[in-house]
Amino acid sequence: MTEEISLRRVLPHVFRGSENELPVRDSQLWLQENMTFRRGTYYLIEAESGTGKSSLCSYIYGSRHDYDGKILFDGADARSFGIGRWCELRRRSLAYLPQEMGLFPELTVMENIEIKNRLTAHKSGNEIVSLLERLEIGEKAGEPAGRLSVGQQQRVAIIRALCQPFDFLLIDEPVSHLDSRNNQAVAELIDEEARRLGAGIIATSVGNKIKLPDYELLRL
Ligand SMILES: Nc1ncnc2c1ncn2[C@@H]1O[C@H](COP(=O)(O)OP(=O)(O)OP(=O)(O)O)[C@@H](O)[C@H]1O
Repeated sequence: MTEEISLRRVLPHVFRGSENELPVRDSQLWLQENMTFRRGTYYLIEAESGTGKSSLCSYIYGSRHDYDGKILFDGADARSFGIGRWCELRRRSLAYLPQEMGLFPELTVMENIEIKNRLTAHKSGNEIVSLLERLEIGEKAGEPAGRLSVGQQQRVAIIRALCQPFDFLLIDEPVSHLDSRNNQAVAELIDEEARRLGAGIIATSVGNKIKLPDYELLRL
């Protein structure tokens, strides 16, 4: 179980030499001595385009390492983790919805979700159907994901991200293409799942903010 993820003077390589300039200068995350995300707390990272929110998500998920400083999982330096530790973290502790979603366009909505859920056996088929219905995409279950609107694809990707246990849910602009009602429905769903697991949420936004009930707002 992961209780805390801490950033110690983290700075993307691309921002080296910009310590006294925007966006680094006013950031509440970059170059902070100790910024800690705690399990059970929700964080909304507000950022302008190009300030590095997708980079931050990739660093925490361990898919990129082009940063200075340290990222610690319960005090352990993420740079020391081998592939086995990352796999374990991603299987049990970290759920991630990247901005580009990563759906397979030629597979159906249900196949896209099952491809993940078969590995985790986290939800039953009936539970997946009821999640699709809850997010008003139940009738799309048999359609290729590539034929859905971007907002519909976001809802599929959110359900897929929830098909695993997690201590932290990392979601990069999860509602950028959703209207207010769907934003609310998605927020209620992930709040319910995170609360049940006692998990934290780290969400980013350049505009449309996910309507979580209670969160710490951070400026990147
Ligand atoms: N894979 C990568 N390797 C190295 N640098 C990258 C990579 N992806 C993005 N960058 C650089 O990092 C900086 C921040 O990009 P990033 O995609 O993290 O920003 P963002 O805040 O998510 O932007 P947006 O809201 O437009 O998606 C940019 O200058 C970009 O060129």
